[in-house]
Amino acid sequence: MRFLKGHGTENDFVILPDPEGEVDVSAALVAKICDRRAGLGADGVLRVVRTKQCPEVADQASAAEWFMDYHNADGSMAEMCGNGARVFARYLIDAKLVDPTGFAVATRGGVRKIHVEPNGDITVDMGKPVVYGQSTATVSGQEYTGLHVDMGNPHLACAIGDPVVQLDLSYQPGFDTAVFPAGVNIELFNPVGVSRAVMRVYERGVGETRSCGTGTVATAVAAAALSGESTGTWTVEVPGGTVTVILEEKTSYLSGPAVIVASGELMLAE
Ligand SMILES: N[C@@H](CCC[C@H](N)C(=O)O)C(=O)O
Repeated sequence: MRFLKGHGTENDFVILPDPEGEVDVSAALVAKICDRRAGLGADGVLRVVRTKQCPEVADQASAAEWFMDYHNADGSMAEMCGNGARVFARYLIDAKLVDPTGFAVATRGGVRKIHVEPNGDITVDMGKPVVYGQSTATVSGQEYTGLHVDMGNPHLACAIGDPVVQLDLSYQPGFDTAVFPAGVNIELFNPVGVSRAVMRVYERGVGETRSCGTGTVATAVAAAALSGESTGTWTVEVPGGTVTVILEEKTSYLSGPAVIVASGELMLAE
């Protein structure tokens, strides 16, 4: 099976081209591929498949030819992945499978429009964040309050007083399973002024990652809410780099670098 490897601000993915939907991407296979010692190593798998081949998203086929079939490193599936969408778009452009001047990708969270910036960065229209109430996360016995934001997938973005660099995110933070029955991605951030935040994340189905696109948008929403705002442009610094988030009345945008770093033949089998 052919594969490619890419990342967006060091949120890294194995890409599996499967245009006609012939590959059974089981949870066990995904976990093996993502294993950083016995496999290729990645935060997730992006299967590239024609939307019309997948009944679960076939209603998006007229708007987006390609479906980003996203899987977390533990084999679970998620509705949306912001950095994954940017890397997926980079693959489609490099492989000449889309018109780079304007295209969209299908995801479990709905159609996402893609725009290529003059400097090569890739911007995804992430849709309108849905903001719920507050909830709490517990890290090393310390409870932090955050905002429940739905980006297609669930997030809890917590502004914290401690420097994020000091946090121990080697364990799953505690969260309210009544609020998040399907799990949650937990962002911990320090606001810096009125348009910048420094963020770390513990992703559902993965663990700590060096970036999370949907998480940076959730963080911008929570950071803006601290000063009573719901729109604006935010720079979000993550361990793997920097992205830009634009919050508008009707939608949000995530922008940053996305690169393909390798390709080859996968010899793993389930
Ligand atoms: N890294 C992603 C989010 C991937 C999905 C997440 N782990 C979940 O289970 O919801 C991003 O860049 O948004």
